[in-house]
Amino acid sequence: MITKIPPMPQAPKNDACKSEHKSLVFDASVLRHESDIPTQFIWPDHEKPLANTRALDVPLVDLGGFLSGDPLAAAEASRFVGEACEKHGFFLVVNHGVDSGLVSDAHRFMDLFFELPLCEKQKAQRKVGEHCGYASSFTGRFSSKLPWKETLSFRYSAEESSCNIVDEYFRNTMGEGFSPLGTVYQDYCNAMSTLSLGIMELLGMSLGVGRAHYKEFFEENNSIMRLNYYPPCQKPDLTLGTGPHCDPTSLTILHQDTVGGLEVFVDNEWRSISPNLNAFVVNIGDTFMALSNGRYKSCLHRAVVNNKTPRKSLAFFLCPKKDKVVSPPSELVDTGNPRIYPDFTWPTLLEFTQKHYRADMNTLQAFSNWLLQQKTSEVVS
Ligand SMILES: C=C1C[C@]23C[C@H]1CC[C@H]2[C@]1(C)CCC[C@@](C)(C(=O)O)[C@H]1[C@@H]3C(=O)O
Ligand SMILES: O=C(O)CCC(=O)C(=O)O
Ligand SMILES: [Fe+2]
Repeated sequence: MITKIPPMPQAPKNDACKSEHKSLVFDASVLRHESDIPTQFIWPDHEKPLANTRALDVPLVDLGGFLSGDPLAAAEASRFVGEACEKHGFFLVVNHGVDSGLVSDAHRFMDLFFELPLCEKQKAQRKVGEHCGYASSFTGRFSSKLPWKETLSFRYSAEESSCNIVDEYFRNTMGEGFSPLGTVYQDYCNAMSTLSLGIMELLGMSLGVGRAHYKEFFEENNSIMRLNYYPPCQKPDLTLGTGPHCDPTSLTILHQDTVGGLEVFVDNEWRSISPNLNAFVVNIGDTFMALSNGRYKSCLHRAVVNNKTPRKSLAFFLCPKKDKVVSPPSELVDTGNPRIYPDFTWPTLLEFTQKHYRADMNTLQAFSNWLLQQKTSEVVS
């Protein structure tokens, strides 16, 4: 694997940086019936899913009043968001203004895409070191603890000059016949970007830095949309759909179907997030943790699978424009609260997760250490 960044002074703690692995092809239509699970998909005992995980009572933040311009409702919503982010970094939003028909179309087209024959899906095959495209369990990328899932990830840009980027992705990658999917996911991502900017206003208010600060920072976001498809697994107690991690991105807006499987790690215990089709699950990512100087925590979470039915989730990962420097506002840095993370840009962290380090619960610390070592080795060389 060719890396543009000089080799890391020390080998990363996980298997992401090894050259891409030549290994089995994960065909969900076959493996979903397999009771003899390949060892690459079996997780260590301390990470295996647990039976009857308790549901977490997650605050439901009603955005209706805020979105209609009611200042009192805005203040109340920002308080709820702030409390959730101080506690575990997860909250649910309802009356969010996203059309329910658009959400159900987005789910319906996920079924259409992931039920295609593997050779069709592979027209969008993710390339080595790239974050976009179709990937199945990341065979070829990791050598162990493979996730029991297929994903399709693509770029979204809120910049005026890229207003058809999603539309064009589907047509150029899958052919003109897929333009209905391009239209739906373009509209879906536009709605996610608008919702994200509203949530950024609430986060700015709750941190006392003003409703405009983070909203303006993400105005022209260059984000990632990911479709997660979790086939049934005959041994769901041995595997994980998505392993334990914090999202390296800034904010995640996730819509899960009615199957259930999202779990968050709160008060030293895995807790399930019950499905709610009228709600989006929102969580802080590593990049926003850095933007808040550690005031709000990026939350550890994972996804479990089941032996009966496929599970789907739509994950919109808000990311700043490539030249934006990730640095907390001065209001959040003082003698009592010194800087925790170095300045960085999102493309550098993204490349770190795609070429050097498999995102887990320590990504931002590993990245910070690596950045500081890079700077040291540049000074020395
Ligand atoms: C920037 C990203 C990397 C991942 C997709 C987005 C945000 C979440 C990251 C991920 C889901 C965290 C768990 C590990 C991972 C490899 C996965 O299971 O998909 C991560 C994604 C990725 O690197 O492709
Ligand atoms: O599918 C889910 O519920 C969670 C997926 C997730 O955490 C991710 O894609 O980052
Ligand atoms: Fe995640």
